[in-house]
Amino acid sequence: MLTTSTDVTPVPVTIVPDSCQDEVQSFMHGLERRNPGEVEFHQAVQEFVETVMPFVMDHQKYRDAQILERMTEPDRIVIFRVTWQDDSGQIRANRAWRVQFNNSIGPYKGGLRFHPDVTLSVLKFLGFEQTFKNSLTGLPMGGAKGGANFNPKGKSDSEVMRFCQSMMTELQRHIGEDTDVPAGDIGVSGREISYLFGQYKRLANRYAGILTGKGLSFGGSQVRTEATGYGCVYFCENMFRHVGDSLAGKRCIVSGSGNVAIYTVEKLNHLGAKAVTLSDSSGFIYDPDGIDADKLAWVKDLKEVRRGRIAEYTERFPHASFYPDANPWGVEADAAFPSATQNEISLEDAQTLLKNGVRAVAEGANMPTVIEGAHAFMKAGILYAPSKAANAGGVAVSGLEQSQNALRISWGREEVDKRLQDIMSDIHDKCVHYANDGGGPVNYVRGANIAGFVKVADAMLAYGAV
Ligand SMILES: NC(=O)C1=CN([C@@H]2O[C@H](COP(=O)(O)OP(=O)(O)OC[C@H]3O[C@@H](n4cnc5c(N)ncnc54)[C@H](OP(=O)(O)O)[C@@H]3O)[C@@H](O)[C@H]2O)C=CC1
Ligand SMILES: O=C(O)CCC(=O)C(=O)O
Repeated sequence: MLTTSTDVTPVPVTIVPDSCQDEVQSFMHGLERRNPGEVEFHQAVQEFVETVMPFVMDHQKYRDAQILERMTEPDRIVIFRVTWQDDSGQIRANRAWRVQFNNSIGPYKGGLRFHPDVTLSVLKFLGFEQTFKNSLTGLPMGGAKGGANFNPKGKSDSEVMRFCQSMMTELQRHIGEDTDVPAGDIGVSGREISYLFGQYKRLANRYAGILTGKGLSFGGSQVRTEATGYGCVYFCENMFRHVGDSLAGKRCIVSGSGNVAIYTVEKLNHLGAKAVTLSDSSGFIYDPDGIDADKLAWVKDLKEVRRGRIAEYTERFPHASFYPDANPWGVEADAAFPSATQNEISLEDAQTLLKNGVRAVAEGANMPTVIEGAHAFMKAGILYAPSKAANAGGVAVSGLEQSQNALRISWGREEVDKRLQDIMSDIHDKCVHYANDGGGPVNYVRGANIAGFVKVADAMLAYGAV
């Protein structure tokens, strides 16, 4: 069941054509010099520039406008201290950021992450990717990301509330329904959004859609909780359909056990696939019988209510196994859904997945695959959906939440789910449109990057030198 082979023969697929190698290299040298030590940001830009540079080279208008140099510089970054008091009365201080990356096609939009590993580099990579992801949705949303190096794990509800209230006391100056609309991400779910929204309302004396992912009783949208996971599975189903197949009957491995992972498994079950793994930062569980709806209901309670560890799954379902300090990529599967965090698939993991015959990888997490791993997937010609396309369903439904707030109406569950399906299928088609330079398997990385780029670039060109 578990294998770790690395013996994979790549097929000859060009990632960067010879004619653009020098431009990519010199662009990356400049970016690394201007942003020293920001390795995650470098990685996100490199993955983008490798596929977009040939397109830019072919279009003089983008070259003349220095478009890539401008797009890789955030509009602004706000850095601030968040001081709060823990339950023992001790004063604690954290650092928080909001990276407002690009608002060419709409107000800034993107999540907030609370995790001890949050750095400026991580938030810049996320804000950069968000700009093109939001463009792909077809909705009027610019790109941003924010967060704090605060660890919500092990904190009481009161501590999390005090942290959120203190964070919003500063953040409220920088956001607004036509300016910047944050949402959740790792460590920020319904509980945190509620505390943040309550504090905004109190400070500003306004009831406005300045956050998405709100509770259904105070302006939230149906299906926002499920949207990223559902959207990722819809995108994967679109890729299978494009080659005359479907997810039905496929064996799937999923990492993470948070918001994205849980609703990925739920939608896989709806479509007749079988998810056999989940994980957290302590290790992964393997359930050969599949994580069906009843087991998933237990996982939701474990993670969303009791805030427990995934290892507890094997106490409740003893036929499953727990593998400590390991990830699920050695489990044989037809499709993989990385849904935890960045760089969770190493080159060796990618090679193991390929060796085991994986046919599709759909990235629920942001940038979960190291760049060499992404190259291996592209060269193997599998159905490989990069995060900015595959996980765009979350922000898409956030965009729909903004529309409902602006109109002061709320759509029913079926209506929102139908719109989500249409948006994911539209993103799929845009990727296919821009993907290929002459036959072969669809290169979804190239397709997503160029399709996301064109809309933002054309808006920037229209504004002139701003
Ligand atoms: N929520 C959303 O709508 C969207 C989320 N995403 C992306 O999806 C991914 C997951 O987000 P989400 O589900 O919301 O977050 P959650 O906080 O709900 O869950 C995160 C999960 O990933 C695990 N995890 C986090 N960091 C690590 C790590 N360093 N190593 C191993 N496991 C880790 C967590 O385990 P543990 O509890 O042990 O830390 C947890 O199981 C992120 O990359 C996020 O940016 C993308 C688009 C939208
Ligand atoms: O819903 C949103 O605004 C943001 C979602 C997000 O953070 C992401 O797409 O990575």
